[in-house]
Amino acid sequence: MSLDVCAIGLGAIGALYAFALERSSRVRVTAVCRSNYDVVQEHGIDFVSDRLGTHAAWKPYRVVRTVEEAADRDYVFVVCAFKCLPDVITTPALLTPILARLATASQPTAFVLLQNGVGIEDDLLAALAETKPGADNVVISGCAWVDATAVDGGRKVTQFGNERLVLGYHHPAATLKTAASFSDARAHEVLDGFCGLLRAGGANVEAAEDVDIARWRKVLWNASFSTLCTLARVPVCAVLANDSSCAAVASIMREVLSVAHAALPPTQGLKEVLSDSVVNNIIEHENHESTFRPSMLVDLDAGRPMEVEAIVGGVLRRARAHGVQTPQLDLIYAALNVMQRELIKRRGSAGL
Ligand SMILES: CC(C)(CO)C(=O)C(=O)O
Repeated sequence: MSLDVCAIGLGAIGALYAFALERSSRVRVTAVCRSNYDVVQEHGIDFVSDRLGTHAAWKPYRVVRTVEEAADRDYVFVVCAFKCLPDVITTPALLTPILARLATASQPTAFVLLQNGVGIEDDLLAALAETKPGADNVVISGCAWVDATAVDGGRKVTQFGNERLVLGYHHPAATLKTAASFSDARAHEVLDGFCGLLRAGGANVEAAEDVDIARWRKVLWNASFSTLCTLARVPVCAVLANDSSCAAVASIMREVLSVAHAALPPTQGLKEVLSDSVVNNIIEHENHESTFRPSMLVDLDAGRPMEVEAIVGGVLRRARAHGVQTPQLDLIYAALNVMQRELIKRRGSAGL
């Protein structure tokens, strides 16, 4: 029997991994397509992917417009591939109809957050603790290292070069009602199950021992490259082509590193993954010819709200909590926030 998986958000990342899940032949995907329902329902999605190959007009098992419509059944996994925009709608608010089912569900549901930023799991873990304390509803999150873009009005997803998805599970904070009954063994099992499905579908998946370290490693990139590319409205190669912007990227990354070291437990993993040399390594290994436009810039170009809160706001909240000064990130946040307010205002009732 096929496992029911709900994928919310069929942009480039959501489509790529929902497609991989169905290719495992063990899953049927209900896709919630809030802004691209017509395209997906009528045409399907074409893929031109270095990892998953070329495929025409893929349609998931079921396409719906809203989370309400999707919430007519229980799911083993709910993949949240929508943008993390707590300044527009929080994840628990968006998931309300699905969360409402959990109290009476016959099996636990695992939530998989495929989104940028740090601390994006906090509000969902808190909501789950109130929804059904003691239940095994695991929260997994993933860092997608993949140059994937939706083009032709969402009809086609292109993915070039490497594709790597680092996944791990989150512990509920000690103050939450779910903390006492949390089982690492069960969370591991759920994580392995999800990784296995994606691998069977051809994706390149890695299970992280400590997903928080993986998330901070990724936010180093997003808080520096994504933000500067967005503010300057240029692709990655343009930021790397200029000494002053290269120096700014490095200096912003160092600021993020100082927050990470204040916020995370001082484990060996932290010292290795987020060492002093990571900044130079990232800049040296970046493709200096890359015409890639980070998703934050793609959102700005399309007039959509950006993941400013998840990426920069997430780092700043941890910085404030641990008394770390972040003058560069404060400035970046202020500038992006002005743009974000305009985007949200203009978007208005046009829907997100
Ligand atoms: C790292 C990257 C570029 C995609 O892998 C990204 O996170 C983004 O564009 O937002």
